[in-house]
Amino acid sequence: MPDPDGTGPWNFTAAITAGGQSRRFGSDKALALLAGRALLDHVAAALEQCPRRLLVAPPGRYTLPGWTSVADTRPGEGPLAGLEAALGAAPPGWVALSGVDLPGLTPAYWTTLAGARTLEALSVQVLDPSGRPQPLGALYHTSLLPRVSALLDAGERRLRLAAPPEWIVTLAPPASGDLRNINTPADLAALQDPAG
Ligand SMILES: Nc1nc2c(ncn2[C@@H]2O[C@H](COP(=O)(O)OP(=O)(O)OP(=O)(O)O)[C@@H](O)[C@H]2O)c(=O)[nH]1
Ligand SMILES: [Mg+2]
Repeated sequence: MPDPDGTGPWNFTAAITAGGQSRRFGSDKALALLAGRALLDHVAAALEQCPRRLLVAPPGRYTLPGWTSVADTRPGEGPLAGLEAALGAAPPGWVALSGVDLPGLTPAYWTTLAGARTLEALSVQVLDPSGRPQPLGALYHTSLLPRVSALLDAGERRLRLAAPPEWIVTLAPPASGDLRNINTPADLAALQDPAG
């Protein structure tokens, strides 16, 4: 199969937004261990095949070889601000936005989302069990940057407003990924429990 740009299905930029304070977790959850590996490493491994990889975090907080460090445009203002920094640092096109706390995402999860992109779409998001689109573990187009900046300027902080609903492609949870996110030590324990 010809592959002119050499990236196959991975023709999007990876971004991990990692500037949070882990208040509910009680210590830096990016560095918490699951199966002997930091959550941040699980998240990064699923996106390692992206040609460009961005880590939006306070300078020097983490070391992730092969990932470009990007400083927050508005430190401490939340994941919507992390998305603004990522969209601003990425080349024009699509960005896969993950949190540090989604260790169940896999390469196949991301290629499934990439395969659901349309020419008109501005975001691709997976529906949770209650039918709500999940804005982390989602794809965003860089053309959303002016909208995201305007929202932030207006005081908005909800990541789920980053894309206009009519331009979000939604899909059922792919079997290839577990979207459970870790906010507390109990959430992590539930993932470690083989029955969980
Ligand atoms: N770049 C950046 N990322 C952020 C910021 N705030 C939160 N995040 C990240 O967004 C993702 C989801 O956020 P949360 O689950 O609320 O994580 P958190 O804010 O560290 O945790 P809590 O303090 O318990 O809310 C995580 O990967 C966080 O690191 C921020 O101000 N800047
Ligand atoms: Mg938070």
